[in-house]
Amino acid sequence: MFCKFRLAVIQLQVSSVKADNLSRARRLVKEAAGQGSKVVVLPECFNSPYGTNFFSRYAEKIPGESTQVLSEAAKENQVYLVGGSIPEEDGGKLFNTCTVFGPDGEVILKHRKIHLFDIDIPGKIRFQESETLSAGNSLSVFDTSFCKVGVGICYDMRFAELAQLYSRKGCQLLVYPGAFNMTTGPTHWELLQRARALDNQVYVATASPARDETASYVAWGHSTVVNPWGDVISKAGPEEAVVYADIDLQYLADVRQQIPITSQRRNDLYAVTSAQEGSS
Ligand SMILES: NC(=O)CCC(=O)C(=O)O
Repeated sequence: MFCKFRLAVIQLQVSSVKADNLSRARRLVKEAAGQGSKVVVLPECFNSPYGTNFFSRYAEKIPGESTQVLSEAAKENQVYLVGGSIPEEDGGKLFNTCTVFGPDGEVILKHRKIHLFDIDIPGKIRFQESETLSAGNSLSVFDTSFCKVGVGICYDMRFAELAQLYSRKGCQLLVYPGAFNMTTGPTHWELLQRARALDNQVYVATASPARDETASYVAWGHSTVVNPWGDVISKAGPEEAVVYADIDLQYLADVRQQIPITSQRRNDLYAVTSAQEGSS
């Protein structure tokens, strides 16, 4: 295993034209690889506008058009590509699904969002993914030649238990393609990432679509990378950008040694358990 590698988070400007989203994503993956990135992350719903009225229109089978582009981009650029998410159709149901590709272009993971984004804040925002989407049922971890990575999609980040289980499975990096909004984003987006990072002494990376004030759902943007100390080490503004962070696994080991919460945990008094314990 190598001790350091470069991560890139692509804050893509997503439009209603799928072909444009795909070609833009492909171009920015190439740009990120050109800057030495070995792991590249795209945003939630990177091929489609985010909204319950769009999911069925943009949905694809996997494999399909969008995952073909992701596979080629991973292979051409020799990167691990966390393909944000796309609306997936399978067996008459729709899912919000992230596929991950290795540098050989093969799919190494498929994560279906496990916590659907259903919230209702009167006068501000009501969003009910469950009106059109079904939830996934699996925890999702993949191996790279650098470290193990845990994957969640956006609202999944609110669930501390998931991050804790990923950390217990050996993940040193958690990635969350996400699209927070203008109500929750300003207070919760960065705070949640720093909390997940600090609780578990891991790196956390999020990739949001760039903000589009004309969209029906306005994304907060501000794609971020946080280190195991809880510091923000890279952060985009609202506009399209690629942000880079050097992930230092020796630094992570140092933090864990200095503040050894894992060995100090009182497993005799409390526990977070998974129905999938033992699976990867
Ligand atoms: N796409 C999402 O899951 C949005 C989650 C969100 O905005 C939140 O506040 O949580």
